[in-house]
Amino acid sequence: QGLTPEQMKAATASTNEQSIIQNREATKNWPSYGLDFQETRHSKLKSINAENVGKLGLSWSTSLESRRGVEATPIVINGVMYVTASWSVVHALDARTGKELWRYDPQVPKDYGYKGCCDVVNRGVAVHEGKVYVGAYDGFLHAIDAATGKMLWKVDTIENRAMSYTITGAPRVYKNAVLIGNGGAEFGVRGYITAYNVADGKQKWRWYSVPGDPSKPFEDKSMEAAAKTWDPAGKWWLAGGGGTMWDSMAYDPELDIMYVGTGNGSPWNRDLRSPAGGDNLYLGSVVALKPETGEYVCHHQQTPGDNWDYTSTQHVLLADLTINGQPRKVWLHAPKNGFFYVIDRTNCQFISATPFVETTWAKEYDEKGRPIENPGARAKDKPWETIPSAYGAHNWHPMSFNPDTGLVYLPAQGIPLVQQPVQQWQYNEHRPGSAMSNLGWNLGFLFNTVDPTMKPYGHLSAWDPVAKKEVWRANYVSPWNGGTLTTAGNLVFQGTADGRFIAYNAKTGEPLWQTPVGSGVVAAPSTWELDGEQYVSVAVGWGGVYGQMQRATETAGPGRVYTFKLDGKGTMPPLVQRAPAELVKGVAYKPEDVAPGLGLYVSNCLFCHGVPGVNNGGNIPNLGFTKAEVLKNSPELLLNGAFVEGGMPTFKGKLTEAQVTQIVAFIQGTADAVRPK
Ligand SMILES: O=C(O)c1cc(C(=O)O)c2c(n1)C(=O)C(=O)c1cc(C(=O)O)[nH]c1-2
Ligand SMILES: [Ca+2]
Repeated sequence: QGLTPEQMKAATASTNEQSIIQNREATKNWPSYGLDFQETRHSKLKSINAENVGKLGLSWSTSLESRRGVEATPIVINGVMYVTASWSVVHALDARTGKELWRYDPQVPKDYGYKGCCDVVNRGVAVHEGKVYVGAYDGFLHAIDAATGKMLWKVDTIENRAMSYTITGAPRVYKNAVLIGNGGAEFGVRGYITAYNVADGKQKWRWYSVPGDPSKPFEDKSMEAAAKTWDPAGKWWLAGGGGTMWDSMAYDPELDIMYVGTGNGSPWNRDLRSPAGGDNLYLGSVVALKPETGEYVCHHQQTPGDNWDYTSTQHVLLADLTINGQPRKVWLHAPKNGFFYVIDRTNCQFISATPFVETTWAKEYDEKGRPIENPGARAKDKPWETIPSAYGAHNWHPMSFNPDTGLVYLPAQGIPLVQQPVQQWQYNEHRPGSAMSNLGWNLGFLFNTVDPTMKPYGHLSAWDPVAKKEVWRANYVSPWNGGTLTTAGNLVFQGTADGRFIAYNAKTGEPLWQTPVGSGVVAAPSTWELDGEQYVSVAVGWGGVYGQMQRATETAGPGRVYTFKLDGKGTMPPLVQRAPAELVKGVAYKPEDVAPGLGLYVSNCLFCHGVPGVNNGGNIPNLGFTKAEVLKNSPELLLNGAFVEGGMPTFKGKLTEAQVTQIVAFIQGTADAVRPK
């Protein structure tokens, strides 16, 4: 029958800063996104270990009834699990059985879907003294009663609703405040992170990552300092500047400093954003703040003058290492730009930056911690293959650090992309050919105007941050593999793009156990103990920015949580095979519509639906494989908002019927062109 509300109340009533610190000793619960404030994702549990992991079996699985990306790490506290699915829906489950205890849907309007860049995802909740906090995709932070699933309060985190801001990240609770940042730097916004009082949602502080309206006073000294690194003409304000803090945070309770990774510039193209150049602080940085006040402490900027969507929002992990014989308190970081950083977290001083994959924008850092850029990397008027690309050599998929092996387990990848700067750009202008510009994207680049040479790849890298080298690697068939978990049982767990959940020997990389899970995995697992028994849980559901348009499985299960234990005898749910894909055929079109249709396809459809007939469709269908009926009726369907429930906007007022007809011509024309003869 599952836990009663009283039992649930008891389970989470005492979860707070103190209990999260104490949990670190034995890590029986998984009370916070990255397990602990240090975000190590290293569990001390070891009843499941490299000797016996082969006996892992299903304890239970529960459908999340979700069709888009699932990026959440399951939080588990005293037998209650809180996990989120797409559209920011929160599920409370009985961790013993998987039975759903309550479900909370923040009712994100479905036509808000296109206001974010990268799928309607959510990375999970924070729990504090009987409350569950979720940042909903439409920018509201909700506090929910942990026992009943009833909303207690919600606050709007968006300071200007004319802008496309979202939330995808998991909140954290430091110093009795819920912290959350927003996404939106593809759309022309100014990044900020806000702290809200745990009890009533009252705003405690807000820290901006880039300077604001040049006609107004600076909010604080850090903004005054940052403004000196932007074009003095103040043009950045046209498109907000960017720097959104949409994912990582970490906290050192002893130093009483928190760390947050900042995002890319807005627009991406620095020549348009800050024509006079400059480092554009605090884009592409990790910033240290005082959690009580939001006061800036120090920062390290990884990508000065970002020009490639090189966000530094990726996982910030705190570790204590011995480097050159000295004990050092550091943060470890592997952002999109392909370098692995070890930085002194007491003062933000640079220790090392080492490429963990091929990087062509810069090959090394100088002693002060500044990249030595390849002179060609800021192509001014020609196509440039960005390696790593905007998809990141490592994206938000969490890594983990095992102090026993000294290794960081890092999902690394390469996804090909060529960028070409545009000479003409105006804020929020619909310019056919300019990616997603009719839906509010402001990038200042064209893509793949010539074919990239790189082939996509993905692997799990076991990285030694002290020796600055990879110790072992597991190769995958696809990029975009899941986050990792490591344990004192000498194990690493990871789900994969091709729909498997795998356990490796943490020291050697030998695969020890695996199971198919019915969908590509992007989220990271968690592990926990209940009544003396260890469990491993993973939330599955293919998606995210790459997973919207591409996939590496032919199964398409719904979002689902799996929980495993030794000798688990549960029956795995049946794999759901996808219907075979067939290129669309027989829709009449005028050949002269194909070329204008291409421009409109790029400015309206590309980053969700991919290239027709070339990409295979992820959790959003590829239109080269759609049904002829749908394509034929597109002018009517699109303008009437027929797909709004699926997260697509209505194109009424955005496109004319004649323009939709041109897009259809491009789709059918491309399908015909790529059809094997
Ligand atoms: O600039 C931003 O504000 C922003 C936000 C997000 C997001 O909130 O998910 C992503 C990105 N950028 C981004 O660049 C990116 O590669 C990305 C991948 C994903 C994902 O969930 O798969 N989100 C985001
Ligand atoms: Ca971005």
